[in-house]
Amino acid sequence: MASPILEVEDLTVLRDNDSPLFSNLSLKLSQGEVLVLKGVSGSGKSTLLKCIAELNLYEKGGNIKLYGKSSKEWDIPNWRIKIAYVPQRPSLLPGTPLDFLTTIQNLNARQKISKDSKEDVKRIDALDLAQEWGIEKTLWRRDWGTLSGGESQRIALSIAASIGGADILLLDEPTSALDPESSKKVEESLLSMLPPVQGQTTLHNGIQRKGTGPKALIWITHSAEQAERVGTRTLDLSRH
Ligand SMILES: Nc1ncnc2c1ncn2[C@@H]1O[C@H](COP(=O)(O)OP(=O)(O)OP(=O)(O)O)[C@@H](O)[C@H]1O
Repeated sequence: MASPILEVEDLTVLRDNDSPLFSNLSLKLSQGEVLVLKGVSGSGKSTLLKCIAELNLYEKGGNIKLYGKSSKEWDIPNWRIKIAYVPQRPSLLPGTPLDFLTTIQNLNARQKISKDSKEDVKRIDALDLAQEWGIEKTLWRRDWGTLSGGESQRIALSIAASIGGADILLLDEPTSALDPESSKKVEESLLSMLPPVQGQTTLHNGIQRKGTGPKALIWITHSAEQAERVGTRTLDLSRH
């Protein structure tokens, strides 16, 4: 079995009152996997994603490794290119989606990791992908704050899925603001970008994997049906 892409070992996060939000949490994520995170509201699902993305300022203990190296060894900007966090409410960002895309592309181009990487090929165009999901290109020039929840969600997802070098996407309820039809479209294209697992190009949901995007996903959802469709594995944070 191939070594995992991501390893979380004995992660403990404390709340403001020093009681643990979760403790000694360990998980591994391998190529092609979609780990669904579920759990009651407030159980720490978003916090776990933010820890993995190195966006959490909480007191914490434990180790998180990407391809066997810590974020210190990678450097935080490189880590954040390899692991992209898509927040639940991207509309809180300043400026327009186009500004944001340009900033990310510039940052990505400056990082050594993408210069050295053989995968430094722009695999997917964010504007085209969002258009497939029903987002007109003119919306990219509007302020985030003027977009609907579903529009900003699809735009943020298309940016994350198109970043050259993002191996893991951390998706925080990525379709919570979408109607069921748009939600399925987004699910299908995200899953189709993943690589095959042990030579299998079609998994339980019948979606053909093309390996054109990220290598694995962690996906928060409150929907049991969505978890069933997208997940290859589930972790319930209410139990930690
Ligand atoms: N910046 C913060 N400062 C203080 N407490 C916080 C902060 N962010 C999160 N929390 C608290 O940590 C706990 C876990 O929050 P988190 O957002 O990780 O839960 P969740 O499982 O993702 O919830 P939901 O399903 O409602 O989105 C909650 O009690 C929340 O109030």
